[in-house]
Amino acid sequence: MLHARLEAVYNDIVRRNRGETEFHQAVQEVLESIGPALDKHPEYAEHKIVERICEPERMVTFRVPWEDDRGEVHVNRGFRVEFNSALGPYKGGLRFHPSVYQGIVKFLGFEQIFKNALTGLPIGGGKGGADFDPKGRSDREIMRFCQSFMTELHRHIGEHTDVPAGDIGVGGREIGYLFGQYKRITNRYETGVLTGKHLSFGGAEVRTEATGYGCAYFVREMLAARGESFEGKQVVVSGSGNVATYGMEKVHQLGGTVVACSDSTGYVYDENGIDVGLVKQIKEVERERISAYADRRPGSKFVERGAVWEVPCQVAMPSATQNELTAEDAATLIANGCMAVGEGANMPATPEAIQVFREAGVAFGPGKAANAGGVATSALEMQQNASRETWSFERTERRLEAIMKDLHDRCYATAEEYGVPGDYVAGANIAGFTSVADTTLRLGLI
Ligand SMILES: NC(=O)C1=CN([C@@H]2O[C@H](COP(=O)(O)OP(=O)(O)OC[C@H]3O[C@@H](n4cnc5c(N)ncnc54)[C@H](OP(=O)(O)O)[C@@H]3O)[C@@H](O)[C@H]2O)C=CC1
Ligand SMILES: O=C(O)CCC(=O)C(=O)O
Repeated sequence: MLHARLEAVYNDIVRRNRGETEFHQAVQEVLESIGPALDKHPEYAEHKIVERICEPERMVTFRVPWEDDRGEVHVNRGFRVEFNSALGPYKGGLRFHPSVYQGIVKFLGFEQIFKNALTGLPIGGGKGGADFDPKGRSDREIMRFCQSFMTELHRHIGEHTDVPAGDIGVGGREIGYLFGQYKRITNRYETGVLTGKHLSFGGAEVRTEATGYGCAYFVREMLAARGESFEGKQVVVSGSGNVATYGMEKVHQLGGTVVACSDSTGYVYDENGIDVGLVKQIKEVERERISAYADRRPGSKFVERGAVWEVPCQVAMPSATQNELTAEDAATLIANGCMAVGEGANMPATPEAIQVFREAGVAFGPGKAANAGGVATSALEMQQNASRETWSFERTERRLEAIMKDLHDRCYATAEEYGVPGDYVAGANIAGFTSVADTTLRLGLI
């Protein structure tokens, strides 16, 4: 239910951003939570803070022409949404996936504003990408695409302006090619312009692991708030990319057992616990389908096109993509004994699924809180680049762990303060929103 004042604001956003359904969904989720904050702070309405936060500061859309290995020319569309810089330079990843369009980039950029605010670090919100499908493309084709993409993007980014990183389809390899082209055309060895870099050119320890590790830490805190732990729990993770892989690794270190993970073709079930080393070999090194896991691991099986949520578990960590977990999936998880869900991905549970979890009293950590460890560690990478320091793996991981605990406690305390104890969605939305709103007020009419 939307606060009366916010209903008009939301309807206007839908009217002015036609067809951008994912963006509408992300806005609605935040607006549904922040009514009590508007009641408490009439100055937000007076200064039209919600209207200002929901309108991107700037958006660029651009042509990305590139040539494949046979010499055929292709044209893709690139995007960067610079959504909000109240708290710091725009910060957020780049997604290369055929589904990318303005509505997806805007939903991701919008989420990023509040997520970044929750980290307590000085970063604003942005996001970008292209409707390019990297699947099946050679290394040379990926390089040419990244070079063409950066040939336009470089005009808009900089360590004090806008700092992209990876997301779906953009990992260490792509960040390397993007940084190489940035350096070449600007003649600046400006390491702080991108994060997720290799250690050899300004990268930070733990950034690769950070989103998945952070999500596992967040779930550990939610479980601890209920007197529970990962010890002896069966866990199901969707996806088998960056977030899923390192989420699984940390769950195992914390005493849980991940019994299933997936990719866009189906899921693998392994009752002995997913062998994360094998997943890394198949997905990171060989860039193969997850079905290869079942071919190589005795006792496991591959379920083609199956939904990983049908596997019984006590903890679920959706870590693939938006709207991948429906109300029906939520009901199945609950019937099988699921007590906690941590969103490794951005907006993976539909609004209806979240409602089912809420009604059943499942501990539900929304993506903007549970997966904030990645961008938080990116901010630590920026800090190291600025001071020309390199921190050890242990030191960086300790910082990440402390950030995730603080973030959990802040969402928890905010939910209590606003009369909705245990509601991490409300806690995250209100805490993130009020940080940005208060700073916006201090900065005047911007
Ligand atoms: N990387 C990061 O630091 C952060 C990422 N996130 C979010 O986490 C999620 C995963 O990102 P990341 O791990 O980096 O991406 P990757 O590209 O490394 O992995 C994505 C995984 O999700 C699967 N997937 C992607 N799209 C779909 C789809 N439409 N249907 C089913 N499966 C799909 C992929 O399967 P397949 O290989 O078959 O395509 C793959 O297993 C995204 O929502 C991203 O926005 C959030 C915070 C930070
Ligand atoms: O590290 C970053 O800047 C990007 C992280 C990201 O894209 C996300 O949090 O969704």
